[in-house]
Amino acid sequence: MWSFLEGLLYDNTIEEEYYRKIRQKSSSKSAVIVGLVAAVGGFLYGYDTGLINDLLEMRYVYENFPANNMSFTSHERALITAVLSLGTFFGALVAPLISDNYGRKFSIIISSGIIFNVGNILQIASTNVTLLCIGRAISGASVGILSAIVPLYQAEASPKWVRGSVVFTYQWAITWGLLIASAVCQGTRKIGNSGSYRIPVGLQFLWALILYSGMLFLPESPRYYVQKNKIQKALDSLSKLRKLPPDDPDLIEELVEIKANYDYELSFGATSYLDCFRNGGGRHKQILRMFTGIGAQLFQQCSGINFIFYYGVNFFSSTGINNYYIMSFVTYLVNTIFTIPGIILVETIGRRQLLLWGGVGMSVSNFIIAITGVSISNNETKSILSVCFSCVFIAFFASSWGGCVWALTSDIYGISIRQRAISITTATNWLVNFVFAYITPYLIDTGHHTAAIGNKIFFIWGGCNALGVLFVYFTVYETMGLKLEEIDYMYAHCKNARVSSDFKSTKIDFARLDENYNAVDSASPHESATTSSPPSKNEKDMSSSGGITDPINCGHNDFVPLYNSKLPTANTNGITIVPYNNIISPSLSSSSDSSTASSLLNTRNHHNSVSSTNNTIAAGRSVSTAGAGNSTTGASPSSDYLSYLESLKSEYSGAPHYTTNNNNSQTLHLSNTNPSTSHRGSVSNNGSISNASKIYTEKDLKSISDEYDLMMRSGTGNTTNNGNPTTDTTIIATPFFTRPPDSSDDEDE
Ligand SMILES: OC[C@H]1O[C@](O)(CO)[C@@H](O)[C@@H]1O
Repeated sequence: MWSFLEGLLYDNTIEEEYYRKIRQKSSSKSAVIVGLVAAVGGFLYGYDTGLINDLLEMRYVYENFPANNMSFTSHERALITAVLSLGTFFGALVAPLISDNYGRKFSIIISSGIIFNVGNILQIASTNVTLLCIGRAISGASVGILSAIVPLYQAEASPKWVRGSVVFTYQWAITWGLLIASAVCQGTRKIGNSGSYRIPVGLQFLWALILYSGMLFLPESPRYYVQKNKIQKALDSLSKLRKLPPDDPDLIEELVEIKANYDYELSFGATSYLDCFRNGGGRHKQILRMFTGIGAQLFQQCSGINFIFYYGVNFFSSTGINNYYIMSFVTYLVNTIFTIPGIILVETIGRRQLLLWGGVGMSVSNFIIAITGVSISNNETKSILSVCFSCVFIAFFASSWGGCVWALTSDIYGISIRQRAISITTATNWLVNFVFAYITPYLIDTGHHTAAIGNKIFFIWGGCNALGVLFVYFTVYETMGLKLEEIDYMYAHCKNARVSSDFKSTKIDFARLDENYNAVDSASPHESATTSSPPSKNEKDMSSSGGITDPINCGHNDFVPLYNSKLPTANTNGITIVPYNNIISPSLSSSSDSSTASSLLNTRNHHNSVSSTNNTIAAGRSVSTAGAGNSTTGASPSSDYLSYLESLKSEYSGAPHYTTNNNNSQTLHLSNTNPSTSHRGSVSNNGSISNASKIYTEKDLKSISDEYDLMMRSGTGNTTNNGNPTTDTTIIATPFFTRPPDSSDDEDE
């Protein structure tokens, strides 16, 4: 009755909406800052690749570097231009070896701080083609590594509503790199000594310095930490990225979902490069996804964009334009300016529409340039039209395919193979880049062993772009507005790419999915998992408010919690995660329990194993309540999870209190008025908590920010060697799972 009256007097949903927006805004701001710093990796890409266009046209360079000391032959030109792409190709391929083992952040720092600088030193020292090529290949390897990691890092660090835009800034940084390289070369090309090329090359030390020093201040990707089973660190990093306190329910919900998704994928066994090309193992339509990523990168490079950026000066001079340096600079400017609409469009009209319409625009403008070349005899008209439509083409490319391809390829792969898959798609970009960089001089130059097709090359680009449009129509699934964890699910449940735009953000109970992303528990099916037609994207959904609130299904099973796996240790901010390790027990009580469990066990028999320490059958996958629903809908966690919580609570003195979060993880609030006394809570090495002198109830903590302040005020949070927290502690008892014992690929502890 009271709630009805309250509802009439006061619409608290408005308030919730208001706070949700404030929180989202602050998370977005933080993601954009992180994204922009990382995007400097794109700047290196653009600057380094752009330099060559101007360097080769510098008098000092073409009088000193070529063998004949007069001008570059087609062969020398092709070699110098293409060798960078070759280095980048191999760099992109080896990126996962560093990134999956040592982290995204470390890889970016090492690549820009060491590898790139070594290559740069060699380029500056060089006075002939050979050393120049070696230097370019080494810095190329660094640019390649960065190109496979930076967009991934940006995507993994961003909330879903700005993810596409953040990754698009990587492309924007590339365009700035190209533009600044061109501007710097304009300024130095008239210097009559080696400064003409050494200054622009040397400036790269500065760009690299900005990147690696900036990265030192950014958090590691929370998804990388989840892969490493460093949940506490993942939480800290997510908290920094989202600017939310570490025990914020939305934050924990996001973390639980990432972990549940990873556990789900990993439950099918360890992965290798080959799994990028295999369907199954929780990676639905994986072959199609690989085809999509590789194809998107291939068509981006076949668009003809680098014909203009690598050979622009050459091309414009051949069309009879006098100020071709200026013209080339204008094309870089158009590229940079028109990337801005793309940053907005990728999160408004979506990836699919952007690629489709962008491709149409690119194709039409290419054909106009080609037809102009063969049908108009007046040279002046011809060159004006060529220049104008080159700019139209660049504008379409910049606002669509340029950045959208990076956003798409960072979106579409599951966490267990994401870095490898992206490295393969990125390597494709570089391989095609290399091929075109190498063959273009032979196609357009006049002279021995060249095709001399001139402007007609735009027929090739136009045709490729038209094919690209068809490719997108049939293969590209819309990923806008979906969390990375939801994308696998969309691939499983959308019949084809054309209907994918109708798929909406969905809360997923990974515990209830078989390897085809279908609900395994037919007795109480997961609502979304059994939805035959995909729900509409327009339906209100916010990750923070829980999206679809499905009933929790875990109440049917008997789970045996393990208290002695990963030990919780309080971290510096006083948060302790106590994982609830679900293991499917062989002793399931009801028949439906047994059938569910046996279906789980049977489905993945090959990776189930027997744990030698506790004699329980450890299913390759574990069962979660993660993301399964919102406690306010009346759902309740598994009874065993509750008994687990009871056991934790019984370790406390005083009445137990805990907060139920959206994901049904529980937050227990412990505090102590005098953290230095022996009454403080301590975490013993079997994971139990004891001696807490006071437990805060939820009511004591009026709001999230009060709660946060309380924790922050309470001390520095030092921990002693035995894991005893010396300050107030918030314990998050969360339904994480034991990792499959046979998955050894990522464990490093
Ligand atoms: O902006 C143009 C630049 O963008 C890229 O296609 C990468 O996305 C580069 O190959 C090209 O030089």
